[in-house]
Amino acid sequence: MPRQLPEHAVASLLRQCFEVPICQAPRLRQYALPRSSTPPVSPTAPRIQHQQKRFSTQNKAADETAASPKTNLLGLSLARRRGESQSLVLTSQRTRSYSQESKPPERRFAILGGGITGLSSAHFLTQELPKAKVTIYESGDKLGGWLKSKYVDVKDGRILFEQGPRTLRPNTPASLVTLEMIEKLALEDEVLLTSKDSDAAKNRFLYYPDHLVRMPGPGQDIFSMAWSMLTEPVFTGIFRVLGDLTRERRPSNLEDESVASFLNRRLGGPQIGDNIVSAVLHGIYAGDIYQLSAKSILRKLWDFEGQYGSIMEGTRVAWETNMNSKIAQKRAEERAGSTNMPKARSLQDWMRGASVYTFKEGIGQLSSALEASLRTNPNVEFKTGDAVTSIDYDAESDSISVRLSPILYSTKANVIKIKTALGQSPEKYTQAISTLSGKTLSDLTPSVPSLSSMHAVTVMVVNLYYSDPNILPERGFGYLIPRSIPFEQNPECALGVVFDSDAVQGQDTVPGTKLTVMLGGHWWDGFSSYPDEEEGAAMAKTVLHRHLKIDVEPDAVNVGLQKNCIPQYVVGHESRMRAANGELLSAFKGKLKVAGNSYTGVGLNDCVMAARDVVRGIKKGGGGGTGLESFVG
Ligand SMILES: C=Cc1c2[nH]c(c1C)Cc1[nH]c(c(CCC(=O)O)c1C)Cc1[nH]c(c(C)c1CCC(=O)O)Cc1[nH]c(c(C)c1C=C)C2
Repeated sequence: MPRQLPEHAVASLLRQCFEVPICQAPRLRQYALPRSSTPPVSPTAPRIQHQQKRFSTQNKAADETAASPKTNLLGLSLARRRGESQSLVLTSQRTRSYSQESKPPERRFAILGGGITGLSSAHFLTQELPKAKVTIYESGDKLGGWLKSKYVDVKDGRILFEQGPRTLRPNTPASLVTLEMIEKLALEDEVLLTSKDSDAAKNRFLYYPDHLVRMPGPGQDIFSMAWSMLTEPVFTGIFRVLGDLTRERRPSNLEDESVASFLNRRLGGPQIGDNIVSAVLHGIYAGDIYQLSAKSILRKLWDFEGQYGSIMEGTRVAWETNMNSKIAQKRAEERAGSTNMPKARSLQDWMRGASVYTFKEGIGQLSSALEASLRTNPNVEFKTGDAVTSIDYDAESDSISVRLSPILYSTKANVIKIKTALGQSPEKYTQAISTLSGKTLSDLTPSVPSLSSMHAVTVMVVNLYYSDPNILPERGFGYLIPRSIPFEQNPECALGVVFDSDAVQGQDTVPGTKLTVMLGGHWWDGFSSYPDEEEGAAMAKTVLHRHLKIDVEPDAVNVGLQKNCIPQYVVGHESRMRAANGELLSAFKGKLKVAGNSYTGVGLNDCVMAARDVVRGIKKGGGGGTGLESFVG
């Protein structure tokens, strides 16, 4: 079972005082899932595209900035000024030996994990440091990680199923980095857009307590919105939100609290959290609002309360000061580096009318294109089917630079030792980027204990295809299921259902209805076994029968158990990341860096941006970055 999270005493008291919803939580714990061992994850075969029109290593970036003889001379003069006589001698020796060989030692980078963050890291490394040698370690046989697109043959054609993320948002600052990568990979012509005017963009539903309720959004008229708010039980407590303006600000010593606790305090009761926010966060984290961190996940609202005393006042001030305006957007884009990405920006302009996008052959086309492009680069090596078993810092190899000033931390000494299950002896690298989950990394080295408490949820993803295109009672993105749904409406622990045939069009060769039922998530925390594929399919069909009255048999079903697929940013995430940053610096001197969905955001765009940022840090040199430096200060 996940550990009990600390919650502020006042918040916890408040929660106990409020009426507990008819929540399925306690009963679901007793709902005995059938015996069965963990089924194997469905094999998916990412299709490698050989279409890198413009993959080029002719990069403007100079590889040798940080560790060139010039830099060493700079180090020498700095060391001299600081009176580091011993370092001075060593530095000058090193400088001499470089120039004698007239070929500086190569920089070797290890990337742990061949998912989207690992492949993106390799992509940015080869772009920014074209001479560097890059080795990608992946324990499985396939690359692409959670991006799992799979074609299935059906009568008269074939359809595409997604087992992981399926779409990307084009209109956030972070999305520019992905767009730039798409442009570099020459994937623009493969992009499929979902229009902002589509049913999928306009119609999003919650299921509560026993029917679909459309969420307020663009395109909905004000009267039907008001009527829905007055009559639908899911909106109970919505008007208490106004009290936010007069409620007390949190105590100044409250460092973090759960999303549920925060919303309880601010919104005058648990209903909005339990009925609405829990559903939304099921759709992103498959997580529990009583554990997820308000500070990490509702950062803007958390800061509004901290700065202005209430969410509403913060929103008003933000509005007035144009924080939400184009100026803020521009600043955020500049932070994301968009000023250097005119092509990405023009791609983004082209996508302005789109709510989300994907690729003609599914989201996996992105990782396949990355892989194909990297495979053409002689400086990139893939080590698949061999698990990394330990990561160490080789203090001896780095003794020179350790004794020198920090500016020399980015020398080319190979100080990161990586052992694998099949490797005879450890391989040594100048630096390493771990894109493994925080928990997995902490199992490979005792030096980052703060990551060992990280936890991720397991989701069973059931794709179903029906040849009849008209079996849905509503058209739209799909629906999410809140934690407060009565137990008898959801004994299967469904988190939500995506109407794939509405959400993305243009991937299948035959018409029909394509759905994905997501089961489990935090409801299955602590389970030692999960339903097998047959049981998962049966559970999904029961959910669809109960909720959507679908009683025909699907023409194709695909079930996959995505074990530990979404890391949970639970209460204290920020301080945990800060501690991990310190541990990485002290144990690995900044030469082991981290990126991926365990740290700075669980979305695809977040992961690509994290990869880009880590590589930028490496290129900049100085050795201080760990990938977690944004949590400091
Ligand atoms: C395996 C199931 C996943 C669930 N959430 C995620 C995965 C991979 C991750 C995720 N989902 C969304 C976001 C936000 C993205 C953003 O803001 O840019 C993230 C990080 C939103 C989302 N949720 C669903 C869809 C189709 C999307 C759009 C993005 C995408 O394609 O992943 C549906 C959905 N996801 C989950 C559930 C339970 C669910 C239910 C309808 C869990």
